[in-house]
Amino acid sequence: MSQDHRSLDSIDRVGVVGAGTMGSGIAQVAATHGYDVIVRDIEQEYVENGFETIENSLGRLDDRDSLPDGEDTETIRNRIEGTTDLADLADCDLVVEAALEDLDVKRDVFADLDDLVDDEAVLATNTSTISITSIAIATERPERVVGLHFMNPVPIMEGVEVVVGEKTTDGITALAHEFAEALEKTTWESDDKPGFVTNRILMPWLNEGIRAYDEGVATKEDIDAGMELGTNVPMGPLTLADHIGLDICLHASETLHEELGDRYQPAYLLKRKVEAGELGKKTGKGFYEYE
Ligand SMILES: NC(=O)c1ccc[n+]([C@@H]2O[C@H](COP(=O)([O-])OP(=O)(O)OC[C@H]3O[C@@H](n4cnc5c(N)ncnc54)[C@H](O)[C@@H]3O)[C@@H](O)[C@H]2O)c1
Repeated sequence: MSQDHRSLDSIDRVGVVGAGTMGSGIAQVAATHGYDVIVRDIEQEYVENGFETIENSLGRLDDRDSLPDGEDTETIRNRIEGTTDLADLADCDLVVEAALEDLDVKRDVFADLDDLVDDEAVLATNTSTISITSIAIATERPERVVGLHFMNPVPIMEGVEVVVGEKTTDGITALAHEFAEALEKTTWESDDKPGFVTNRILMPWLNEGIRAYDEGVATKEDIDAGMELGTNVPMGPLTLADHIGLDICLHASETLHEELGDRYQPAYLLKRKVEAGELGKKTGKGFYEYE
């Protein structure tokens, strides 16, 4: 076994940084598969919101008999601790960072984690669009930093994109796949290029759907129907953008635009909607209205 390869068996305790949409989902799925998990957010209120999300999600899965055999909501919930102190993650074997999509925030988190955790520990980021290498250079172990890009909602979506930074070793990449598979996810791998596989292709598709609507090609319902019925995707671009959050779509598009040029320019209407505070499902209004 190469020196960089910490085996899956040596991962018992998983740290998650950020208890928002993604962090709470990652914590839940890791705990569901037997890991001891500690989740850190910056305010106790955010930690508590994360637990509320986890409890609601576990309750829904239990109602549908979708928890693994022999597991119950309370046992899973009790595997997860919350904290506002990053130092409490010191004894984690693997940490997944799911804080804000901001390079400076992520670099600070990684530099702090690098000081705290064991030299052998693996540091993963759930970033959607930021370079793994740019984050990894904030540490003295860039070879042990990898992208573990879970999809939203984490407990439901099967896929995880493993993103390989410039310095990530083969052993750590293999371990990232194994860890995701231990959570019953299916992985694919991307090089550390802007947007990886998913957002590189998804963001222009969403923006084109928004532009087609803005230019009067069809009604929003017909644009969605055309893509759903015509190409067999489960959600058309306007519905999906509302689900993701229009602010998140805009932020991702702007990052890709900066890195990849004009073909990634965000749609005007996407910018206007975000300025107007119509961010999609989470605010009750985006392209569609929600109860
Ligand atoms: N939402 C999605 O659809 C989605 C999908 C894939 C990947 N991602 C990525 O996952 C990451 C998190 O996204 P999200 O949607 O969960 O965001 P979110 O806003 O729901 O949650 C982020 C959380 O991080 C916390 N936070 C901020 N700074 C922190 C710090 N220094 N330490 C600990 N916590 C901190 C915030 O308080 C917040 O609770 C981002 O990098 C995002 O690009 C999001």
